[in-house]
Amino acid sequence: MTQHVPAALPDRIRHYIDGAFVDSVDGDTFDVLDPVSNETYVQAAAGKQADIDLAVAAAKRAFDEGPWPRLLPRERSRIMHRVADAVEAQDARLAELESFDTGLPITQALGQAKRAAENFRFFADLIVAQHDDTYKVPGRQLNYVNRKPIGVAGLITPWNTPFMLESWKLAPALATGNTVVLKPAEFTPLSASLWADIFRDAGVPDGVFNLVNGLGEDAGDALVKHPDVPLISFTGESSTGQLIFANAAPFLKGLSMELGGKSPAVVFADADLDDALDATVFGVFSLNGERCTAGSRILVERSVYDDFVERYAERARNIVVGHPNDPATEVGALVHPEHYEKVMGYVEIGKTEGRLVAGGGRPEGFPTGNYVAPTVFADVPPTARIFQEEIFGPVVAITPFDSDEEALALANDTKYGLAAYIWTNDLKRAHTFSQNVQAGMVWLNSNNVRDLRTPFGGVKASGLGHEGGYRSIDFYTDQQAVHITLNQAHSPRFGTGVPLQAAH
Ligand SMILES: NC(=O)c1ccc[n+]([C@@H]2O[C@H](COP(=O)([O-])OP(=O)(O)OC[C@H]3O[C@@H](n4cnc5c(N)ncnc54)[C@H](O)[C@@H]3O)[C@@H](O)[C@H]2O)c1
Ligand SMILES: O=C/C=C/C=C(/O)C(=O)O
Repeated sequence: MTQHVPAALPDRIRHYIDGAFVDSVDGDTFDVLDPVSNETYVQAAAGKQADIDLAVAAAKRAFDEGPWPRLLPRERSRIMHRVADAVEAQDARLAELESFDTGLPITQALGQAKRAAENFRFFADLIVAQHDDTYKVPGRQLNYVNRKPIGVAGLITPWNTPFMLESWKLAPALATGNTVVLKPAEFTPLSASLWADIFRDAGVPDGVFNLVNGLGEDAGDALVKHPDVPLISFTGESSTGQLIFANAAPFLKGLSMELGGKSPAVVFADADLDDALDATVFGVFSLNGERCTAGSRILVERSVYDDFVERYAERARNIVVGHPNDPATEVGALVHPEHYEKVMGYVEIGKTEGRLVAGGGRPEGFPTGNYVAPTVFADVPPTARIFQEEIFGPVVAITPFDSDEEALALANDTKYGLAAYIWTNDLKRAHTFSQNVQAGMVWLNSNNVRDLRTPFGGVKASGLGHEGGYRSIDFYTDQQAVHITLNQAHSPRFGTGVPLQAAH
């Protein structure tokens, strides 16, 4: 298959430290592959401890001495809006680079680029609307919250929708006045460098945004263990999250973790089945199935089960697999051969655990590249690995249930708890299920539609803490309590002989 290569690929991907693109201190690089040819298309600087040290020092200087944390919120807001404008203005180019680097279908990559712009716009508006609490004790005391940026935020991001997920952290971290060191995923470093020009042109001072590329165990690890980085916001696998948690423990760092998922989509017989079908097909096959909130376990009430499975399999067989750059493509190429092997491994395991009704290997006509046919397994028992483990590809497990209780038990029967999708027209059942399902986010009769004001995060192995809206502002700021006494008459007077009355 002929490969579409975007114009103006860089000759090398570098770090961006203190306002300049630089190579690694030791000159080391790593290969970056494109997912269609699986050939190395560029070398990226492989950051290590020394590069992280330089980036953190620049970020710390910009925080301690620079204007950024001291700007008025509306001044930072104006700059953040310019960032959003710049992302929007080049969203087609961004989508092209992102699709080339990740294998995501170009139309979906474009949607993600637009989301990145929206994240900046949202936090630009939120910081000017931000107000903090005041607590009055009339005549005696006034207490207020003094919200302050924290310092250098370490941002560690995954490869599935890189630019958008970077924006998710960069926007609130910067809008609140912190400085940052971003460590993007090593599979997909291409788009992260674009932030450097975007921020500079928008008026973000040097040293506020720093980028260090490299492997997780080198650059990522050094960032997590750096004493001058009080905050780590991480999105990635649950097992990596556990390691980061342990490595950050001696420093008592602030941690926010968006981790893996195996989210259930529960379809009751009374649901609008056409809508449920649309949403559950999109829910696992969009973004190539490489989506943290994918509804990758579909639980279907027995009375509509056979019909649903048949229609679902038919839809999956009709999904257009194609070159990521083709606007008709619905599922592109998986990000990397290692990930392709992992997903194909699960497809083989699935054949021993469930009934294959669609896909099951390479799609016809794609002899090379990381292509996996949209794959559907029915009759999957909850003990199956493909029911329990995150596959992060275009593979879904469908399981029947007979009662609300059984549906709930199945929904909760994994270590994860990121999202849940529920399809029913029975209000009482919908809300009772929502109360009891172990998931950070529930969508009722709804696709995965985000409202940026709502909390985003998982329970159990799917995460720690929440970001989104004011929760992001809380994570990226310290809330200092300031107490002012207005009337000293009520203060204790030690050593004066005046008897104390129940002093604190
Ligand atoms: N909950 C969410 O919001 C969300 C969103 C997107 C992706 N994800 C999850 O991310 C995973 C896929 O991404 P991935 O494979 O890139 O995850 P990953 O955990 O392998 O890597 C994520 C990032 O962590 C870095 N890293 C790896 N080891 C590290 C270490 N020891 N110290 C510091 N950093 C380290 C990597 O270099 C990368 O930048 C899936 O599990 C998916 O569900 C979750
Ligand atoms: O894949 C990770 C994160 C996705 C966040 C979303 O809002 C989404 O599900 O698209």
